[in-house]
Amino acid sequence: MSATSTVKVKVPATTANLGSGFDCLGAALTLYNQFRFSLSTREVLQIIATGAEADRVSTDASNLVYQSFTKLYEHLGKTPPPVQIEIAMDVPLARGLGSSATAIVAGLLGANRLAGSPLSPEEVLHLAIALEGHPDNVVPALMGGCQLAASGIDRDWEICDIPWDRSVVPIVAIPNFELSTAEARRVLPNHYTRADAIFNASHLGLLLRGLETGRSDWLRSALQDRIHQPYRQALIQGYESVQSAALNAGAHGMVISGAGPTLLALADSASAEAVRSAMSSAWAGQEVDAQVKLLQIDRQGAIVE
Ligand SMILES: Nc1ncnc2c1ncn2[C@@H]1O[C@H](COP(=O)(O)OP(=O)(O)O)[C@@H](O)[C@H]1O
Ligand SMILES: N[C@@H](CCOP(=O)(O)O)C(=O)O
Repeated sequence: MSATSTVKVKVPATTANLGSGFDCLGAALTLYNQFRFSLSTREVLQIIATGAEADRVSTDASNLVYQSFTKLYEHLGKTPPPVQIEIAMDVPLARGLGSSATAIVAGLLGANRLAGSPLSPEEVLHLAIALEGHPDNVVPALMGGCQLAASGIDRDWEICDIPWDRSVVPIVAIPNFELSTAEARRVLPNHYTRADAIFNASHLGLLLRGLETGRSDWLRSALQDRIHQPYRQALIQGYESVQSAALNAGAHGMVISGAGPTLLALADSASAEAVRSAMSSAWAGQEVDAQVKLLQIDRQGAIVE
């Protein structure tokens, strides 16, 4: 049997944090980046990106997909082979929808398959978390669904699949401005009060049951957070107007998706279209161009073929 020379990888966008689950909870969404890795006879690295924001990613060795590709070979103690990488981009960059997670996950999965799959899925997951620095977007990007990650005792990470009731619809409002995760992390404090720690622990527990049952009263309270959102709202023009519009149209609640600036509302199926339209009008009223989409939870995660 001949060795694999081309690998295709499809990776979903993610919405991390979901309010009170800062740096530990995230869900995969039905929006995708696609990648093709081909072993090349040319020594020069070739990266071809297509899609709406393709001109915004680097096509040299600093590209995050290639960096992650080489990291896997380094981990194996091998030299990465010459490769051509094609990237078809649908996940907008630096908007809080896990574009960096798609790049890291694709680079690792592409390299692992081309190397003959020496690493187990768990080893790839650990490498992805180490590269991203937090688990809440790379874990759902790899596994699909809604995932909780907690540091473990018997292994580095305990990963827990969180049931998500199908009546709970994610609506993402994606503005036309970027906010890098690094910048949105810089505004966070290093210390929190005991009251804030208890607030988030209790609301995260409520959130997990709210997502499982679809209960609006639980979700409404549970989507509050005191660890990151109060510090990041000021970085997102129009946050309060879009939030009021979503709530008035019947959303259970609205949070910052990942590190922002995308805003995520959760609503039941009957209200979802009204919430989408209200968020869209609210951002237009703030003179911000935004795309507002009804999505679903991706249940499959990254696919390699
Ligand atoms: N498909 C891609 N190819 C190469 N680099 C990418 C790709 N997607 C994202 N990146 C890198 O990740 C950065 C965005 O990461 P980040 O600030 O964490 O935002 P996000 O919330 O979208 O993950 C981009 O500026 C780019 O450097
Ligand atoms: N917990 C992180 C999540 C960042 O996700 P991204 O999709 O914006 O990269 C944070 O909030 O900083």
